[in-house]
Amino acid sequence: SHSWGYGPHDGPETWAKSFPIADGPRQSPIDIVPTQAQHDPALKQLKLKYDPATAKSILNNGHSFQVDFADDEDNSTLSGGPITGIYRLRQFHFHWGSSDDKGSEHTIAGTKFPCELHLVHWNTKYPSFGEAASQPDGLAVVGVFLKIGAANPSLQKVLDALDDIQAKGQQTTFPNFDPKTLLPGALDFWTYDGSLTTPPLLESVTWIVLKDPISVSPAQMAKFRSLLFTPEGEPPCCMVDNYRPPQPLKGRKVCASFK
Ligand SMILES: CN[C@H]1CN(c2cccc(OC)c2)S(=O)(=O)c2sc(S(N)(=O)=O)cc21
Ligand SMILES: [Zn+2]
Repeated sequence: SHSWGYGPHDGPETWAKSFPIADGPRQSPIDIVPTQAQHDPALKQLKLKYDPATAKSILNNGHSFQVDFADDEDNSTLSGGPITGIYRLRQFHFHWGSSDDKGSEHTIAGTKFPCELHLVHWNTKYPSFGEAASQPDGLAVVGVFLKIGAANPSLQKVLDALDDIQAKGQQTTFPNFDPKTLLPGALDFWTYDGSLTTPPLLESVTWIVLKDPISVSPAQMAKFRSLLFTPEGEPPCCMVDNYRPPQPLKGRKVCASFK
């Protein structure tokens, strides 16, 4: 079965065995080099319209934790930016390190952040998320870097739920949360064509990586690191370093929405 992880025996260097697309032409994440990004004046402003009532539950899936949203209507959507049409918010999740010097998946000119937030959206031109996930323009993920600083009150609401989902497979309700409160003030972004950063590594993602980070405190980072990769009843293994390193650009262009 497709049991993959982030350890020495099942981590990113082993994924190509079960998922050969791992060596494909549009893999994610990448190192973003701002001086090599091209400003594209044709890029529209990002439009994120989120309804807090669509927040449903929070789940430890054994790779990260995710907040799942009701996506049966166009209540929480992404449009504008590099994409055409309307994409629905499906879930958001994070990737983080065992220490503050690493943890993000995208890097900026080699700089790693302690954590990275991914807001996953799917193209409503397709009948379902699963169908969209297999199309080159099926998914759009907004990436937000977290930088050590002041405690983040909005993030704290998410972290306060982690006590109930310590182990793999555990989930609990998570109603009335507005993911917009997790975004920085400015929505300047880089964008490029990429993939899921975890198996099945599908090359169906338009990546929209925000330039400005949001803050996270050291105590809040410790909360992320209190989660477990392992299910209840197994020897506990702390959920840390659940990030894939940057992948080859293979000739892709990275565009910037800003000068
Ligand atoms: C386990 N993580 C992935 C789960 N998903 C997925 C997608 C398509 C098919 C599928 O078959 C199982 C699962 S997902 O769309 O929620 C995403 S988004 C994402 S990231 N880090 O690139 O933003 C990783 C995953
Ligand atoms: Zn992710």
